Amino acid sequence: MKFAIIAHDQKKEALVRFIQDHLDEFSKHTLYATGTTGLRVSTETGLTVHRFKSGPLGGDQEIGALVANKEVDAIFFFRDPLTAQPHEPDVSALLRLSDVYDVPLATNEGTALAVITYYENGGLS
Ligand SMILES: O=C(CO)COP(=O)(O)O
Repeated sequence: MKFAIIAHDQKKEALVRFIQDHLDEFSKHTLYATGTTGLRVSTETGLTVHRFKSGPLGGDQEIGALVANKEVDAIFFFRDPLTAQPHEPDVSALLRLSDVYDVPLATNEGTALAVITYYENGGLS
């Protein structure tokens, strides 16, 4: 499967910890990330991560293009609901495309746990 992983700055620590807690599962999948998130995750987990531009510089849109081309199976996007983002329109566009293409999208750790548990239990198989 192909997973997109993204975190706003205040949530990067939580995403890295989450991936470390589920390292076996994440290591089975192809990972795409926005720039800074991808750098942190690859450095701190040792996983291979395909990195795009940083979110504010177009990374969310690049991941959106993957979604539109049906190249993403699930998105883990740890959003910061308490900080205004200069690229909020890009974030909204990515969320919209996940709805257009029915791609599971976890925007917080609780939902992320539900989604990764699904894959850990074999997904649809
Ligand atoms: O801003 C982001 C998502 O909207 C994340 O981008 P970075 O991973 O480059 O910090």
